[in-house]
Amino acid sequence: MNHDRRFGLARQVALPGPLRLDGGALLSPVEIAYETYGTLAPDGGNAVLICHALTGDQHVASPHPRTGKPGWWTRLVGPGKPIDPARDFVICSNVLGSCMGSSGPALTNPATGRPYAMGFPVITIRDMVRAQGLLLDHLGVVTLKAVVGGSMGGMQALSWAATFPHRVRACVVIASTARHSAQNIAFHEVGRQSIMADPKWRGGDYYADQDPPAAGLAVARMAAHITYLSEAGLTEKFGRKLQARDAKGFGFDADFQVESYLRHQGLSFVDRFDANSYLYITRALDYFDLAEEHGGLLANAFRAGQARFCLVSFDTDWLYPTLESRHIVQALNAAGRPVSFVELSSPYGHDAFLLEAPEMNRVIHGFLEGGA
Ligand SMILES: CC(=O)SCCNC(=O)CCNC(=O)[C@H](O)C(C)(C)COP(=O)(O)OP(=O)(O)OC[C@H]1O[C@@H](n2cnc3c(N)ncnc32)[C@H](O)[C@@H]1OP(=O)(O)O
Ligand SMILES: N[C@@H](CCO)C(=O)O
Repeated sequence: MNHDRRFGLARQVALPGPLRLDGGALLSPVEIAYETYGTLAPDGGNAVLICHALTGDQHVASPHPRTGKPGWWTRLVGPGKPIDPARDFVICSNVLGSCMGSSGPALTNPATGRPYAMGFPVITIRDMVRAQGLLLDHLGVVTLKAVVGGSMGGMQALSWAATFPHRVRACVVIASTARHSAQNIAFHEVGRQSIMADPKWRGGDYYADQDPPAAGLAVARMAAHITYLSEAGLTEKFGRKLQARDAKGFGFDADFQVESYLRHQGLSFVDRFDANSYLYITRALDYFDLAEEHGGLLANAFRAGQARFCLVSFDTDWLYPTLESRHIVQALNAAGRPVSFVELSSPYGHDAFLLEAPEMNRVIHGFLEGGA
């Protein structure tokens, strides 16, 4: 696959590997679907890696091939934006374990000729980063002007700075954390159990007859989606308003707008995402604990290399609250790394990083181009 999509180039590559995963398995080949925007400068100094969140994809600034919706970060990446393909060589790849063309449970296992399904090895955030490292080798990118990500993308950015300290010059971490909390893990477990309790899950072997556990996946997304919003945002948007009716129905239809909205979020999600991928990626998130990977001290993750860091949190994000960013800032200070940090005000909760946020853009532009 190699086709132009407006100003982006969508590609898929099978790298021989093998990639040794944190869980001990060897993955070969390592398939990676990715997009690039712009051109690598002759001195290689303008490469910017964008890392996506849990259900994101490589189409950061190009339309999604299944939904036709604009790229998920066109607010930040594009002409005249803080990350601009006229200046930067932008790379975004679909993470390992996902379902948009990179190696994951839905792809064919070369050893069996059938989808990996639950035979796919459990992966970690660091495995995703190592796979991206292979992709950058393939593209001839030695060092990164910056690695940038929100949510799980921010975890990958942190893991990049820790895993490849000499390849990263700047690291932007938005609405993220250095480890998953008990509450984070708890919400993910609800989602996983919802998928696995769906009789259509069948141990993950549902690809052949194309009858996936859509109901379980939709409920998993509904529960997760609540964590991406804020109480104030939900109240402002829906309050206790009824959905297309004048009075309560005294039944279990979606009486309330918020119920209808969540059902819509669940149903539209199953059209673009694979249930097994959801299991694997939430697992990778839950295993994430950068300090644990570095002798129990987060500062140890950042002692090598020369990267500058920029951290951004949102005051209504209760999934990865500001306190988590402050922990990272303290560790960076202890490691002697330069770091800028700002908590932005937004009514939209965790997903604020995906929405129009002029202040976030100003902070990121100032950090990347001003060297501050
Ligand atoms: C890196 C990445 O993470 S990429 C993947 C991220 N993308 C997602 O997570 C997608 C789902 N998430 C969201 O929609 C997030 O809230 C955002 C931040 C991305 C978008 O937020 P907003 O633009 O405010 O959209 P909002 O949350 O209002 O949802 C709009 C949708 O809800 C629907 N909706 C709104 N009210 C109702 C209702 N009462 N009943 C049914 N549906 C409703 C709209 O019709 C719209 O549907 P559509 O998306 O199919 O067009
Ligand atoms: N809503 C985003 C952020 C989750 O962290 C996603 O689905 O990927």
